[in-house]
Amino acid sequence: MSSSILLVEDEPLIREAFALRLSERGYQVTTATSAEEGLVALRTSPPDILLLDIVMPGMSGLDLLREIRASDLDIPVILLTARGTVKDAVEAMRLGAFDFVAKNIDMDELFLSVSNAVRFLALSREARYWTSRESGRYSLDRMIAESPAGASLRDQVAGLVENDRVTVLLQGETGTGKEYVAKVLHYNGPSGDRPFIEVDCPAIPSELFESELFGYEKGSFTGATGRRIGLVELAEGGTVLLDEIGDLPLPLQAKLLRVIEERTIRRVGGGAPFPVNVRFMAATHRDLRVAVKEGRFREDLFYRLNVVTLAIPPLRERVGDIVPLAERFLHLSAQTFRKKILRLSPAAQKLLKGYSFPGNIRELSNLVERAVLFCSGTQLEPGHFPSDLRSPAHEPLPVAIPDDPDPRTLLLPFRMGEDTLDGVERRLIADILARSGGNKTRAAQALGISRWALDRRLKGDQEEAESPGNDPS
Ligand SMILES: Nc1ncnc2c1ncn2[C@@H]1O[C@H](COP(=O)(O)OP(=O)(O)OP(=O)(O)O)[C@@H](O)[C@H]1O
Repeated sequence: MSSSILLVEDEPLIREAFALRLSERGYQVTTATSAEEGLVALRTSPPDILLLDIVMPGMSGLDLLREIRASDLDIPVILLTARGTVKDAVEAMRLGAFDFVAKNIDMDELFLSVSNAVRFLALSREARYWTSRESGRYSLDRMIAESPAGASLRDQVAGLVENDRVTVLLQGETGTGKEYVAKVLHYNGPSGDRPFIEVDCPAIPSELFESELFGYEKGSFTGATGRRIGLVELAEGGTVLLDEIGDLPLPLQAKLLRVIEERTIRRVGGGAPFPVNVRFMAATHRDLRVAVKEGRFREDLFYRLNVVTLAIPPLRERVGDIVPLAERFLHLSAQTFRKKILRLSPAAQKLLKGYSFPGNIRELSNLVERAVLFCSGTQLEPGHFPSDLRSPAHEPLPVAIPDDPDPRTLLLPFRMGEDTLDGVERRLIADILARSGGNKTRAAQALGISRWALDRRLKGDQEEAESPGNDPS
């Protein structure tokens, strides 16, 4: 369906010309001749986008914008001005206008701004859809925390949810639930209905980092054919999670620091800086204090992020949570795969409680999903899990060959009839990750794949299993 636009403009010639040209482009345009008339139209039938002249007799465009901001109307407003002064532009941005466009006969700038607003609307509707879907999934009551370490983490999270402006640093090994905790904090807080945007720092190429995060202006580099909104702006009112921030190169750390300190952003290629109202969270598997000492992480950024630090314990230190978590994953997977598996047998529980989980909760979730797939009865037994979990020493496989002088050589045992290709891949990845100290970038290098491909392998199986209608039968 085409987007609807309300055009509020007192000059008849401009109003009619703009309305005609926008209708020709497929927009549904209605008009109002004054801000007062516009206000009535907004209340009776709110449009997708508002085009608003600034200077009008009586109530001005900026007055109307103030009224809109004070109400619960949430629509992008593009201000039109004949003069295009910097003072008006700054005031417009301060009041939360989406854009500021000089009235011009060729209208190219206005068309570009309207199509940006349409893209922004589509993205924020998508974010709202996910927000409503996700908020139940990440409710504080559903957070599994039966072990003492888990309960202490949940208490800390519960104490923080109401304070939705404090910067939080989440530190923990891979797969411990850093992103999960960040979402619990976001969705249970006062801004839980606003967007949650995750930025996977190492996955964004350095040269694109600034434009992805802060957006860019038309013509700021080859290929920048129009203005683009960045991820930080998209999170307005909500949260930006900077994932694996410890892997960010120093020059980019400086750029982030400025935004976190000043709470303003400037799009690449110019334009006035404008305020953003977002909460920053950061996650890392690294010890940032050590990284600071080694000169790999800026001390000033560390102190900005380290307002509150949550240390997410590894699963081996939360043994009491293993079975409840496994049961949660069992029910989810059984639903997805439409199987009537009801429980974990006592022997399977014992097996899981004795395993060290180098890949933490994500590894547990993957193991249970696979077990559910292989199970044809009503309960999961030890036999549904890979054999290396059942070996007494839980030696992570593959292993280094003792006599081989080259420590890079690994041995990959494969028991026919018991192991699977998937299982070998999973163990190889878990082993290389453990050998890389949980550093996914180094692990990906050791495996000869990109960091992105490694993430896909770690997360992909899970997403595939969660997607509706994914029934292997
Ligand atoms: N307390 C919990 N209750 C239920 N599920 C959880 C909990 N903690 C984590 N999970 C699940 O475990 C999986 C891994 O968690 P998550 O992706 O948050 O880990 P991470 O530490 O951010 O990983 P990485 O370092 O690899 O980015 C996710 O599927 C998440 O939903």
